[in-house]
Amino acid sequence: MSGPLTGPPACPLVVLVGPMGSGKSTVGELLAGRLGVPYRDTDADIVAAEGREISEIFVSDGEDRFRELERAAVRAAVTGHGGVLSLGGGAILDESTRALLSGLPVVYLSLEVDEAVRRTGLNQARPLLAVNPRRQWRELMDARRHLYTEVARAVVATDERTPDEVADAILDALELRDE
Ligand SMILES: Nc1ncnc2c1ncn2[C@@H]1O[C@H](COP(=O)(O)OP(=O)(O)O)[C@@H](O)[C@H]1O
Ligand SMILES: O=C(O)C1=C[C@@H](OP(=O)(O)O)[C@@H](O)[C@H](O)C1
Ligand SMILES: [Mg+2]
Repeated sequence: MSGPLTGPPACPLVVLVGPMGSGKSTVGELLAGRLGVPYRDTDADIVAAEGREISEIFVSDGEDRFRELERAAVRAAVTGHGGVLSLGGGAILDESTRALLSGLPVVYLSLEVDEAVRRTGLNQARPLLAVNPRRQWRELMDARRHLYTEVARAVVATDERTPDEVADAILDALELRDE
């Protein structure tokens, strides 16, 4: 028998979900800095563990393998991280991941297609938007919108907000402000 040397397992203060380009990684890091808590991003965890970029995993091993890695990365982060956690845009496709998120302070960062394409269009880091970003982004949203909504405790629209304003809106939505 072992005593509670390290206390109960940590659980995230905020979990950010939403489509590619909604600002999960940017705002997550900013918010963690403002709250003075650790930041974690499951895409970064996968890249660090695998020693290769997300796009390389997709090309070499396929999306199914990426989703397996992502499922494990989300489970590890959700059960062992007490700060702000940003997920990859497709993490919520997995049913066990959605079950794991149930009851947690999950915020869905939303945005419309024009702004998504503006924000993601200029780089090749997202293999799922590599061919026709506008059409692919729309199709992904048609398949996923209800899942983002299902797991979220609050929705924050990001189109006309700066990252700082999005962070403010998250704190308001989750009632995490000091004052
Ligand atoms: N609120 C915002 N306003 C303008 N640009 C943003 C905003 N949030 C993020 N961005 C920019 O959009 C791009 C995608 O952001 P990122 O945080 O990687 O999104 P995600 O992790 O949701 O895919 C980055 O270039 C980032 O600087
Ligand atoms: O929506 C998706 O399926 C993906 C989103 C990406 O993360 P961001 O949402 O942080 O861009 C990354 O996990 C991968 O390219 C797949
Ligand atoms: Mg990201």
